[in-house]
Amino acid sequence: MEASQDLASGTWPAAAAHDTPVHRTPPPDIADAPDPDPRGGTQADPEGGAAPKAASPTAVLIRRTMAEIDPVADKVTSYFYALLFVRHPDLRALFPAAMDTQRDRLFKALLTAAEHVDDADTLGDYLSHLGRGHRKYGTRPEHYPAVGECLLGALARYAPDTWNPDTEAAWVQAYTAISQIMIDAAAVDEAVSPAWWHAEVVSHELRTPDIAVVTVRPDQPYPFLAGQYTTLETPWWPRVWRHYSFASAPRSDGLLSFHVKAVPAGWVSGALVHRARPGDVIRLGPPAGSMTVDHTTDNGLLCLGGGTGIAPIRALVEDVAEHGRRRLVDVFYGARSGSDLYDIDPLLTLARKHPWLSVRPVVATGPAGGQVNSISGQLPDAVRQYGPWRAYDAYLSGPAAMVRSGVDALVGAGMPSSRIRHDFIEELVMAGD
Ligand SMILES: NC(=O)C1=CN([C@@H]2O[C@H](COP(=O)(O)OP(=O)(O)OC[C@H]3O[C@@H](n4cnc5c(N)ncnc54)[C@H](O)[C@@H]3O)[C@@H](O)[C@H]2O)C=CC1
Repeated sequence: MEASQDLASGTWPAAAAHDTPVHRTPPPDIADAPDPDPRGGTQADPEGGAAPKAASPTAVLIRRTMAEIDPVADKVTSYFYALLFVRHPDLRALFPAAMDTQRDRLFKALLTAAEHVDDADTLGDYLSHLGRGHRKYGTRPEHYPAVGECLLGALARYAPDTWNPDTEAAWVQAYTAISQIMIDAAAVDEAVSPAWWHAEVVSHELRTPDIAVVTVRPDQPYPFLAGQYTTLETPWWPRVWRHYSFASAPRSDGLLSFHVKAVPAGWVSGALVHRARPGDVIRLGPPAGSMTVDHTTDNGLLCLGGGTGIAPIRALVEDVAEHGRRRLVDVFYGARSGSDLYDIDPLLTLARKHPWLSVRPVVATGPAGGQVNSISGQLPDAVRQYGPWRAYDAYLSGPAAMVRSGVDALVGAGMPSSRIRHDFIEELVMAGD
């Protein structure tokens, strides 16, 4: 079991703090799983309020433990990993050398899953995805009992007031169910898909001093959809996986491209931008995400891409072009300055070729570098000035704060939240480092 970006999806409750219900593409590891948290649900209750289902006795006991450990969450996490690595030193090798901010993700995810023990359907989707995603870390069925034992050990120590045989039984029941779903899903997936792909860097193009377009060739076919993303591990930071969106629709030559910005103290992004060269081999996890084009409708696509968030937007535009349907696509490409519009030329070339496509650079400060059609200011404000967007679906990609304010602007402008798509906010906060 890995302190993984997969179980990182234990950010459920935090993500739910975004109180505008939208079509949120979950992070890799909960892709396609509905939001289990009633506070953040994507499904509005049309009747305006069926009574909530009473929690099961197991769930009640679990929530009591959770309430007790909440004020000492950091200590519980540290103790859990200390127990795990002392009792099962062989598992240490499945985790990154430096656990950094990923450290508490596994633990959080387990707690979050347990908290939703009553919501079998949602939990099933979520955990199946986690189980599949864990294959790339080398997780084996025999690792699960070790993790469960340390989970209970940490809880027993830090929740002394609520810990008793009934509480322990509740946690055992929840953890057994959780781990079984993950193990089963991994086993089913093993028959049909690799745990990871090796991919050789075939080109590395520095577009600005800190942004590179990295193109790789997977060692075997890599099926994915435009708008999706993957997890990626470099040879320089073993077992440290980061999320990157595919920057093009699937190509006939099978190559995959990523736009990478080296962020301060970003291990993986720094290595990909400043160190990676053709011939280097990285690893890719499976594709994930549902920020994909719905080809069953003729709705236009309103696309907001900020910074390297333009990458999946490029992929969506290519996807629409390949499908040959004349749907309107309006791209607003946000950057802090004109010189940050590193991908504007290919987009403008596409716009010249396709009359259904409009591309507008939106530059926050300074001149737009001679770009025609450019707008000054922030993306959300720019989008408010145009429209109406009644016959459009919206796709947002970029910094978490931009996605948040973009969603607010669109909802404020009357776009139904069910037609707004973006990746998972909490994951965006973590992404790209
Ligand atoms: N699927 C996705 O959603 C993807 C997200 N990303 C994320 O996008 C980000 C890109 O970073 P950079 O290139 O450094 O972008 P950046 O920081 O240069 O900003 C890009 C655009 O977002 C706008 N922006 C930033 N903060 C804003 C706010 N609070 N409100 C409104 N607009 C705001 C900027 O004005 C600019 O137009 C990274 O965090 C990366 O993880 C990248 C690729 C895909």
